[in-house]
Amino acid sequence: MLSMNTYPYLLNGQWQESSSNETIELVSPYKDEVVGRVQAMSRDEVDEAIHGAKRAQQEWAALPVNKRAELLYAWAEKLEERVDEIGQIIMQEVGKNLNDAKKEVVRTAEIIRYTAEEGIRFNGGFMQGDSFPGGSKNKMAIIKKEALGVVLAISPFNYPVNLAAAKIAPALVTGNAVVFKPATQGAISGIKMVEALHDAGLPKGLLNLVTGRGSVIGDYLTSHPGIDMITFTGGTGTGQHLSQQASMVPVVLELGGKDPALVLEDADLTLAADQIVSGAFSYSGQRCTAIKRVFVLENQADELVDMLRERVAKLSVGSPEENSFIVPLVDAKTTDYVQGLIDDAVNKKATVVYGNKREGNLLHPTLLDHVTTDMRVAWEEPFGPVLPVIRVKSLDEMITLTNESEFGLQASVFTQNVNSAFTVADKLEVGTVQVNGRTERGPDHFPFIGVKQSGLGVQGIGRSLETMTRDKVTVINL
Ligand SMILES: NC(=O)C1=CN([C@@H]2O[C@H](COP(=O)(O)OP(=O)(O)OC[C@H]3O[C@@H](n4cnc5c(N)ncnc54)[C@H](OP(=O)(O)O)[C@@H]3O)[C@@H](O)[C@H]2O)C=CC1
Ligand SMILES: O=C(O)[C@H](O)COP(=O)(O)O
Repeated sequence: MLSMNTYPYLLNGQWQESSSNETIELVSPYKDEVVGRVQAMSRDEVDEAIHGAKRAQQEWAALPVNKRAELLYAWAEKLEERVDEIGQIIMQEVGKNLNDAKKEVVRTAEIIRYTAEEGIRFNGGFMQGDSFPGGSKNKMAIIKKEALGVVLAISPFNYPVNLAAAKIAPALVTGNAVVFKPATQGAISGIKMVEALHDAGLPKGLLNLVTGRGSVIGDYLTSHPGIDMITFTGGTGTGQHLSQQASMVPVVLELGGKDPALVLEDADLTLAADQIVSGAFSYSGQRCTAIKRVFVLENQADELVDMLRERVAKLSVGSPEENSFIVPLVDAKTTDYVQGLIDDAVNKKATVVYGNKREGNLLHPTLLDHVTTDMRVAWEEPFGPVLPVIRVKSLDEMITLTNESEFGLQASVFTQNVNSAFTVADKLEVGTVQVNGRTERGPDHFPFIGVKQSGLGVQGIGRSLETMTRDKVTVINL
């Protein structure tokens, strides 16, 4: 660490200051304090980060996979040793409550270890020619899995350690090198995570860390000819733009969502209310997988809304240092945006059942009833603690409204009838349907996928290993 909480970037094994002499100041979301500064890297430095990674990659890929896995095991151990320290940094930098911030670090170590284990067992295949008409047993294909080269990993602010490592670990174990660009608000947490990897014995250049505003260096990175694959998590607008910049390289995008909860007539309402409130309001709704709207039949709506209000009223509101459930949002711009969605709904005659109170970046949990489809909050992603309830006439209407969204990340279906669960799940245009549970990414070895404007490609430990490799086929003609 440099003086005055100014953090360096990592280039070819050395922690360095940028020759741009420019730094970016990061302000805490919940107190009027500078958390630290990160380097605004120049284009020349970005070039060197990519070239250095390219140089390191071949030697790394040539190592036995069990040796590559050793680095991941050591990294997981180093992270676990620093749970308290990194947890504190995540809390200060992105305002996640301390317990959840520490859990994020522990979960990250678990992901890294599981990825190492899967990586060791990850293999190609073998095919024999005679399965195809006219083919011969004497023609055989050996299919090996090869690394793609240099993977560009770009992560968002809300899981600054976990979502970054979920990209870096599969890339490394499969023999790729990585250029890692953390979200600027979240970069210090990312730097600390990379420090742990460096301490674990990261070979020089195998992962280079790039800091700087995405709006300044993002396009340069994503269109750089030295990048062989891009794995990105962030907003839909950024992801759409990125996919136009990148050319002829595989791109995996995990983007925004508008996950609905569909409460069917035979739902266990207590279970539904518990899961909906936890799903909608954890980390103040700053999760791509948060439940962002509820569909309920008119004849059950009063009962469900009462149950939701009772639970929302019990959520603790305040500082992440006190482990509050509802914490200040990441910045004023986001808070203004979420407040704008609430104001629009209220102006169009939605009922405020609870909340709609703001203190700086702290928005109290807000439950809106009688939300209608002409209101922005019925369709737009808030990334904040607001939950709209939309009263509908039929199950078909729930399905139609789900599918009319531009997003397709996840959906929750609450029902006690297994046949209804499967029938409805099959009709929903989303990556994952959770039956009788809140929408969420984990467990982290499950495939994680967004369709429509929610993403492209699949993550999840096993799937990421597939995505970050290509088949190399050697055919033997006996
Ligand atoms: N589906 C999923 O798995 C998840 C989706 N999200 C989505 O992410 C959003 C919130 O995260 P947030 O961090 O605000 O998202 P952003 O899209 O603002 O930023 C994500 C990352 O992209 C970078 N970036 C910005 N501009 C460019 C560019 N032109 N080229 C390349 N990279 C760029 C950012 O850098 P910088 O910070 O420097 O601007 C950051 O590292 C929400 O919409 C949420 O739904 C979040 C988590 C999970
Ligand atoms: O960034 C996000 O929002 C995460 O991918 C959600 O993860 P979670 O569902 O495990 O909170």
